[in-house]
Parts: sequence; structure tokens; C-alpha cells
Amino acid sequence: MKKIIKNGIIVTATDTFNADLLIDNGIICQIGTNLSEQGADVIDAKGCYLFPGGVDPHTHLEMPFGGTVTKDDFETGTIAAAFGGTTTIIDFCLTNKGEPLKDAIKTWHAKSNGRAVVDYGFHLMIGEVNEAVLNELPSVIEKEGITSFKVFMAYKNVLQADDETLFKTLIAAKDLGALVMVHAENGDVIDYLVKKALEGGKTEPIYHALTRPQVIEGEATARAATFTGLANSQLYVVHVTCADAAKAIADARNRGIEVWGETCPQYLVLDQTYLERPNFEGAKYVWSPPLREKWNQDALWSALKTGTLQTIGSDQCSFDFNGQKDLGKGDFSKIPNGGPMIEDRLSILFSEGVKKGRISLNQFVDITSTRAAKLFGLYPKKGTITVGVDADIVIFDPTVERTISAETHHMAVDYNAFEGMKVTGEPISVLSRGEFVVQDKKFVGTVGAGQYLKRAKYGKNYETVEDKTLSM
Ligand SMILES: NC(=O)NCCC(=O)O
Ligand SMILES: [Zn+2]
Ligand SMILES: [Zn+2]
Repeated sequence: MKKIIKNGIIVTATDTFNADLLIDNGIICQIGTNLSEQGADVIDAKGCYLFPGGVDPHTHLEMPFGGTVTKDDFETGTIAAAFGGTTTIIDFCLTNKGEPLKDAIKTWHAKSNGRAVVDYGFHLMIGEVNEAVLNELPSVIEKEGITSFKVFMAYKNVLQADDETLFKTLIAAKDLGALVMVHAENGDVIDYLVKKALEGGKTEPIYHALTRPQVIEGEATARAATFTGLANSQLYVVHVTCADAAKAIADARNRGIEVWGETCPQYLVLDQTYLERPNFEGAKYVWSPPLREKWNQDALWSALKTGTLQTIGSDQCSFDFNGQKDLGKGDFSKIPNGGPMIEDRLSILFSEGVKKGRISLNQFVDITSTRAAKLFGLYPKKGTITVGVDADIVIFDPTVERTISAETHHMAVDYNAFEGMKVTGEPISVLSRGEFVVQDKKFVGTVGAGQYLKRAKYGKNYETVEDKTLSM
């Protein structure tokens, strides 16, 4: 059945205009004024923006971590994503040393197949680079369409890879056409600082932040960028939290090194003092890298505005406060790291970013959708509104005022990190490949309708793919 969305304001990364949008067979087939309604379901989007569905390049669904497993899985996580206006996610497939990569990928397919309500892809963690890994990587790219590799520079003795592994991954990625992603913190220094803190009886959540100072995020970011330049490769730094790391990215880019940067909603809005909340409440705000002193937020907004940082990921990694975060009572190093963020990513960026004049409306679309689609080989199928692409559309009311709360969110966790925060703007209806997943704020999607996305190689013409001329 055809659908026609009328009276909305279409917003892309470059344009804002009034037009109707005709959808057939899951694809946007016409954009223009006074399009014929014949044979189509008419959707009135008066007063609303039509954004391309959000692309969240950073999620951890059903991920084992810190002796437990994240609360949101591919079903609850993607339902929450859809409510928040995200129609594509890219999740991190973890690997174990010595295990064939294809087995790790199979595990991630088993978690997601038949569960997701919106489309999804995988990044692949690289923990070691040896003959076996190098032999498998071409098929990871060609067969699985996984064109981004993740290296952790922190989480010593768990996920952390050494510099040699990072450097070899950058070299392999360059040859294969993949983008290397890093969690940039100096895991060795952190490990030492954590041990010293615990020996000194410093066990409260705030010491999580104090043992991970921002200079070592800056140091690791600069180190990864240096290796990237040496390998003539390409790098994407996930969850940038602070001025030091943003500066390291800006410096590298100024030297012509291909480095991209992502931040997350929590670093733009929350700060280190949240970890000092009494009754162990600070544990709710334990992320790695940690929340920073408030002044860093201006540096992050400015980096988004000027293009030093290009994307926003949710880093969705949710654990209940009761029963999971409390594994770290009496020892902050045992608090599972991460938080629920997948649902509020667009709302926070719109309300705090666009509404407060920190970024433009078109930048909002670029940051939440288009740029990630381009960097991760999904553009233009995902990440824009133009003729011939997937009809992933968010009907967004920019005037609605609401208060974020765990009472009303759709994530499976027992708290929301933004509890009580007032935001302006909300997705009203969300379509994935032309089908409503959320309609008038109600879930109407189908569990399992989300499709696995094989992605194109890094840089594959993404800057030269132009939006087709709009038929007005
Ligand atoms: N960020 C975080 O604290 N948890 C998720 C895992 C990661 O991205 O490092
Ligand atoms: Zn990380
Ligand atoms: Zn993460």
C-alpha cells in the first residue's frame, strides 16, 4: 500500500523545504507539491519536521560486560530506538581471542535475528591480529558486509588491545576498506590508578571518574591518531567526552589525518558531579570514559558545531540500578559501565542543540543520521530523504514539551539518566522502510521486521553520492 505524507517540512543535512512525500514498497518514490493521493494512505504531518530516520552508530545490545549482560536486547533496544526516532543501529559484535571471527559474528546474528524492529548492522571488535584473523577479515567484509573494526585501548585484561594490535588493525583496514574505531583511554594508566584508589579505601562511584582523568583520554586519542597517520589509514573515535580528546582530533585533522569523532548525549548534558550523588546513586552515571567537569560541554558543542566531531552515538549499554549497577557497591571498579541512551539521543540533541541555537537544524540531521550513514557504508539507502532510498522517516513535532522519565521510557531498565529533564520536541510517528514502527506515539511495529544490513566499504564514493534532484 502506498503512503503519502503531506504538509510536513522535509529536513536533510543540506536542505529544509515543504513538500509531500510518496512512499511505495518501502521506498521514497516521489517528493513534490500537490502529489496525487490516489491509492495512497494519507498521513498528515502538519506542523512537523520530516527527518531521515536516525542512524545510531554505537550500541551494545545483549552484551556481556562486567559479570552481567546489558538489560536491553535487540527487541527492547530497537523498540526504544524507534520511539526515539532511530531506524538504524550498528551494534558492536564482541570477539574472544582465539575464537574464529565467524563464530563471534554468528553469536551476534543469533542475538538479533528475528528480534529487531528496525534495521541493524554490526561493527566487529578486533582484540588480536594474527594470521588467522588476517585470513578471515576479507570475508568479514565481503560476506558479512562488516566494514568497521573496533579496538579497545582500555579495559585492561578484558577487552583492551595493545598498540601493536591497533597499528596492525589500522594497516589491515586501510588495505581492506574498513574504518577503525577506537575506545580511546590509556587502559594501563587507569588500571594503576584504580588499584591505588582501592588500596586507599576509595571505593565510591566518584572514584571511577577520578581514576580516569581526561588527559589520558586526550593522550590515547592523540596516540591512535598518530598511528593512523603513520599507517595512512582512517580512524573514528567513539564517545569523545572532553576538550583534550576533541583537541587531539582537531590537531590530527589539521595535519591531514583522516580522523572522525563521535560524542554521546550524556557528555553534552551531564557532568562529573552526578557521580557524587548519595546512596550509591552515582553508579547510574558510570560510563567509560567518565562524565567530565561541566566546562567540557562547551568544548564538545563547539566541536560539533565546527565539524571536529561529526556524529552522536548513544553508546546504549543499559544496566538496571537495582541488581546490576549495585555489583559495584563497595568497589567502584565493579560497577558495570554504561547507561540507557538509545531512546533520548535525538530528543537531547534537538532540545539542547537546535532549540538552544548551538547547532542548526540541518546539522542536527547530519549529526544524528546522515554522517553516520556515510561513514559506515549505508548512504544513501539510509541517512537522507530523497527519491529512491529507504523510507525511514521520523515525523517530529518540534513544539511538544515533555519530561524524560523511566516511568514513560521504553528501554528495559529501571532508571533514566535524564530523569526529570524537560525537553522540547518529540518523534510522533516513525517509519522503517515505509512501515510504521511507531504511530502517534504507540508501538505498531513487528518484532523481527528489522533487517540485517551489509554495509559498503569505507569511503566508497560517499562524498560524491549526491542527493538526486527533488521533483518539486
Ligand atoms: N561506555 C561504557 O561505559 N560502556 C559501554 C562499553 C564502551 O563503549 O566502552
Ligand atoms: Zn567504549
Ligand atoms: Zn560503547
